[in-house]
Amino acid sequence: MRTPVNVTVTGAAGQIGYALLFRIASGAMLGPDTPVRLKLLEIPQGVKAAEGTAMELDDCAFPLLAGIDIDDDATRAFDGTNVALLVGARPRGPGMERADLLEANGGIFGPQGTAINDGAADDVRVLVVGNPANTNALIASSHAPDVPDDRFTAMTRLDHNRALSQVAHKAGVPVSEVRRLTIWGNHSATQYPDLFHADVAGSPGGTLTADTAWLTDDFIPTVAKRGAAIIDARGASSAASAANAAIDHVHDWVHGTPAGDWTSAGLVSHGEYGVPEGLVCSYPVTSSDGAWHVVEDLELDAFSRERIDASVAELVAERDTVRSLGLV
Ligand SMILES: NC(=O)c1ccc[n+]([C@@H]2O[C@H](COP(=O)([O-])OP(=O)(O)OC[C@H]3O[C@@H](n4cnc5c(N)ncnc54)[C@H](O)[C@@H]3O)[C@@H](O)[C@H]2O)c1
Ligand SMILES: O=C(O)C[C@H](O)C(=O)O
Repeated sequence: MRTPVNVTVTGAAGQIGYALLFRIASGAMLGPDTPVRLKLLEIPQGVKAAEGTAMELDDCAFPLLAGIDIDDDATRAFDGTNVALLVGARPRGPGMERADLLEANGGIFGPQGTAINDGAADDVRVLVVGNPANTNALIASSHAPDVPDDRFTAMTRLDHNRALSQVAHKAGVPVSEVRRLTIWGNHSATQYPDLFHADVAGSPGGTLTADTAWLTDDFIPTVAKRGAAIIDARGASSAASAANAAIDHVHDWVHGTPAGDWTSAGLVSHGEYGVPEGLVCSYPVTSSDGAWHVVEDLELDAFSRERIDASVAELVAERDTVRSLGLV
């Protein structure tokens, strides 16, 4: 039996946690040959519910589940961790924008970044799911100076998957035939789902973009505002689809993306596509040898550039806000 991989999940007793933990333990994230030890972090009020979830995990008798630790202390929860899923945060309620959450959630991600810096394994990979995910990842990364910044990522895979489905519905093809979509920018309503470089069942995505009314009035806003639509419909933010996207993100980070395709992830910018360095921005990305790589040299027309710039401007504003609050 291989040495178990330590996977820390914060907010383990929450909605996403409940949809996520069983799939991690089943091998869906790291593969059928990789045992996992789950390290669950909750606030004190959430520990009892996390214990209940741990009882259920036990009751599944997952062959790959090597153990479960539950803690309300970040230092212990991130000690030796290889994969850290930072889910725990306050979810957005009806009528709230992510910007409202900056102050509420910013204070969580600094101390967690410090704990990762001080105690995580050398190969740690961090995925921030809790909103506002991009800026929370920026805060965590800025508190972890000893961890390479390419290990801190923010989740835009849910937006990517939403876009795949919308395009598949429009084109009447299976989602498996939609490739090379991109989510640019922030995981927020300003994000830009780009299908100009996509391949849709062998045809260029540009064929669909010719229907400009669909592109601007349907596709882009449907994807960008899907989180709010789910909240309106369910009365709670998306959970199973978010957990699924987190599984996809880490799976591809570890195992690689398929040849000829790419996905989307929020990475610390090193200036690619003119995005200011240090912002955590969603890009088209491939994964190989356990690392993300931004797909470079895509041509962007004025339509795309304007939308990317608007989302990046929001990231700049969020960064400036958390700077002014002393959170980075
Ligand atoms: N990036 C994305 O695509 C995406 C998608 C869906 C939801 N989200 C975000 O994910 C987050 C979690 O959503 P949810 O539906 O699971 O919320 P939830 O309220 O059901 O669960 C959050 C859990 O986090 C815990 N928590 C709070 N502060 C914590 C801390 N400091 N340490 C550890 N645990 C802590 C809470 O006790 C709670 O159990 C929210 O911020 C939500 O907006 C992001
Ligand atoms: O939109 C939200 O606040 C929840 C989440 O980020 C989502 O995209 O579903």
